Amino acid sequence: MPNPEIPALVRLRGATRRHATAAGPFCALDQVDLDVQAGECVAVVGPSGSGKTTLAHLLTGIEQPTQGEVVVDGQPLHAMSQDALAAWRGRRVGIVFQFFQLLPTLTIAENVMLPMDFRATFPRRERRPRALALLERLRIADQADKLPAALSGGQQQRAAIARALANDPALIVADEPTGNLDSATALEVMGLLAALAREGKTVIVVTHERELGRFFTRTVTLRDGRVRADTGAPRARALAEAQA
Ligand SMILES: Nc1ncnc2c1ncn2[C@@H]1O[C@H](COP(=O)(O)OP(=O)(O)OP(=O)(O)O)[C@@H](O)[C@H]1O
Repeated sequence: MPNPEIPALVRLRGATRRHATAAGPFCALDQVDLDVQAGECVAVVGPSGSGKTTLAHLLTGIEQPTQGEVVVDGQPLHAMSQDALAAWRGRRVGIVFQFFQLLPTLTIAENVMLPMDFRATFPRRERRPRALALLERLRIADQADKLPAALSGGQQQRAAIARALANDPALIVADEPTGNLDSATALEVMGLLAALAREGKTVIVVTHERELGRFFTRTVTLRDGRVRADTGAPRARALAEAQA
């Protein structure tokens, strides 16, 4: 049952992202309303160019809307300065990319410690034990002292998920996290992300891969920058009305 006591972790209202192009203004995301609760595991799907990455960028503060509101974990991302956004992003959201984006000259454990080092979120002596615990959680603690190039793609993506968890964010946003993995490894990695949602993280995944459907509690379909379908919409609407 919806619990009106719990405010949505993610709340978009009329979120719009326009770009100036040679052919005139182009709307990558158009008047999107969306509420996502803690613990949801949401797939964002839609054809190429429908606005999925733009939505992921708005949720992580990589881009700001040109109009409308994006509130995540109580923070109005649409109204924050670039510095404030960068600081917030480093602490409160974990981002997972298609191509892992681990730093090649740092070991796996050092990569996972990096967000803690940047934001000084944990005392220095706690950072390596915390990184090792996260790698253990992702079942790759034995790879901690290797460089990323020595790991398989699936292992690198698990390390990237451990890095995303480093500062214990409420929200994990992943843009095609399995797009560079074989299908067995993709299922494994998606299973790990879904398990994080069951433990209370909010997980939002941009994906093309239909075979991952069973991992999600909700699917939001974009087309031409608009939400065309949302399997969680009735519940989200009831919650929003209860909160109004
Ligand atoms: N900086 C920009 N300037 C102009 N147009 C842009 C810009 N960024 C994105 N777009 C356009 O906005 C639309 C949505 O892009 P977006 O990357 O969000 O789509 P997507 O659904 O993630 O696509 P894909 O599945 O191919 O990655 C596309 O038509 C894209 O070309």
